[in-house]
Amino acid sequence: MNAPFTPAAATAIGPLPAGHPPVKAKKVGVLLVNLGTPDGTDFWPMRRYLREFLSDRRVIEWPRALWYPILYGIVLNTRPKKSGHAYEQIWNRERNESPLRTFTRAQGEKLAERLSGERSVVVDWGMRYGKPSIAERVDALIEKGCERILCFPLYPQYSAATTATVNDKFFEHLSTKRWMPAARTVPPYHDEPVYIDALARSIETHLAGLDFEPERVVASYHGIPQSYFKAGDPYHCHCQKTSRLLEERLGWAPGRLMTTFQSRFGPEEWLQPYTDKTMEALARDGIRSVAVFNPGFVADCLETLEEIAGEAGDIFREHGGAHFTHIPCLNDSAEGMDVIEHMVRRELSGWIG
Ligand SMILES: C=CC1=C(C)c2cc3[nH]c(cc4nc(cc5[nH]c(cc1n2)c(C)c5CCC(=O)O)C(CCC(=O)O)=C4C)c(C)c3C=C
Ligand SMILES: [Fe+2]
Ligand SMILES: [Fe+2]
Repeated sequence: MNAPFTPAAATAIGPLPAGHPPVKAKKVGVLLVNLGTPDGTDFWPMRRYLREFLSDRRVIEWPRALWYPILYGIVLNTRPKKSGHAYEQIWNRERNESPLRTFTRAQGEKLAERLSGERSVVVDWGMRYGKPSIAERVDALIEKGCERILCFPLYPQYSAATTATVNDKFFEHLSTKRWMPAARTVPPYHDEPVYIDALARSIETHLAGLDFEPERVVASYHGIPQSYFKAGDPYHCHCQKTSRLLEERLGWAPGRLMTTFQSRFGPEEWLQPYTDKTMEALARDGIRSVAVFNPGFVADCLETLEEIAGEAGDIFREHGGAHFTHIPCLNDSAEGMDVIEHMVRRELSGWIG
């Protein structure tokens, strides 16, 4: 076999013998990974996405013999239509994709710009469920010559249902490689000063632009079943710590900042207090104005735009509340990118510079 080889590689390792496989320039890959998203809002794309997501044992821990009949008999027949309708409310029609994909792409592009001085670094982005898949993007990084890859699950607070399943998929794909790149993962960063500060600045800026002062500000995190917490998942503690540090950083009187959990799924008890019930209770207790933000989401998505900016606001107003505002996620803002860049540079230590 007459294999091609690049002059750069030849200079680095000397001329390659005939038949030697191609040698690429040594690169370092950074892969940003978020949860995932359907390719469209119709029944079949929604079903494909939900099937992949809800078949993950890290997400639904019930025994398969119990869960699969429910998943295939009920959930995958009913939920695609309902969720598709919800996605339609927030769909990015210009790009024909969900906001989560739009924001994750923007984060990848902006991180690449910020790291452009590091000539060996290649940035890419992918999704745990749906496209672009982790496997496809890891292959693309390897193809570009990455012998080292840093995988960044985009979740500030660790949960087995999010961080661990991204890492599982990353290592599962690496395990298929003869020449496996060196691998690192970014740890949770729920208490990193750069993250707390970015949240605080985005809240302060948003509140300064309002014509009312919210009596309560609610940090609404995605929930997990209570049973996962009891089995040792640190997610709840990570969320509580983020809120505590944020309250300290903002210097607010105790009680103004509240912590709640949203997006319940299925019949089990989930982490409490629930966001929707809290909206009802606050309005009923005579609270007239509320701001809600989502510190656990690195990018706005169905769960923040439809469930919180949309539904939670409706619930608050229907029960007597007057003013409701949703504070956007950090997304690809300068503050948000400061957090991502800080974590990536720190975890690349020894690999760059
Ligand atoms: C048991 C089910 C679920 C667990 C556990 C769970 C944990 C969890 N999820 C996120 C972040 C996101 N979830 C999103 C959507 C979503 N989540 C579930 C179920 C569980 N999540 C479902 C069924 C869905 C799909 C939408 C629907 O049908 O309602 C999203 C949004 C994706 C998008 O495209 O916009 C995110 C993000 C976290 C952080 C988490 C645990 C910590
Ligand atoms: Fe979820
Ligand atoms: Fe806790």
